[in-house]
Amino acid sequence: MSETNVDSLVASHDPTHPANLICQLCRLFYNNGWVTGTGGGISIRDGDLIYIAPSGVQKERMVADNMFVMDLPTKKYLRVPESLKPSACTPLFLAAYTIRNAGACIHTHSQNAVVVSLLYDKVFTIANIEQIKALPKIVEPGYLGFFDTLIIPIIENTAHEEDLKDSLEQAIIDYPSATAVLVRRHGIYVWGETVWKAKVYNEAIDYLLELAVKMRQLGIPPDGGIGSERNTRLV
Ligand SMILES: CSC[C@@H](O)[C@@H](O)C(=O)COP(=O)(O)O
Ligand SMILES: [Zn+2]
Repeated sequence: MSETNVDSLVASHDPTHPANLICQLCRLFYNNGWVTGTGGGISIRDGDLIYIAPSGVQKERMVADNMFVMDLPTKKYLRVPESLKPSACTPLFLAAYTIRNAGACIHTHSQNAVVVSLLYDKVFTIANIEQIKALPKIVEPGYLGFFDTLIIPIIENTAHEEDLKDSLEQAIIDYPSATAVLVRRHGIYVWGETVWKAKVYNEAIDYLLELAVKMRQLGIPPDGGIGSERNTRLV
């Protein structure tokens, strides 16, 4: 592919083109405090093509021309922007693509994720909250119900992002119903069948993580079941 054709992989006026969408969603995530200070990011898959942001840049200031493009079957880069390195999260994004056939994978440094990772040991669980219904069952078609329990595994952080690969892959395999993995003292990886599903799952999970922290502060166990709040009621 010539240089011009390579650039055509990311040059589009379509706001839903993956290269444009990564920039747009990162600005949205930045405003939620999820990808500030260069941390976090998102990768999107379009068929066999994977769009990856550069490493160590302000994620809210990226433009489509900054995007790397990889061919998923061969893992070869088709487009490498000058003077940039691909995100250190790339091996983690690839785990979601190859093991779960994800359409997009989001990584945030959400403080809700970090606090929850300090409060729970191996898994985060929450039940009987309406927002759980936004999350998929994965192991069977459909979404979790109000009476179901959401389970998100927690893995230990490593000195370098790429070294999380093995434990993240193991967690994905060990928890087939999970659509996210928390990384202790670091953040969270969330993936979905499409970019829009990944976005919704990330939003719903972050809401539930924040809620769980508040419930714990009030002495209400987030997975304690309906009625476990009775002891803390004022009247
Ligand atoms: C604040 S540095 C954060 C990085 O080490 C890493 O955790 C991260 O989430 C982003 O990595 P990047 O390579 O910039 O895409
Ligand atoms: Zn990170």
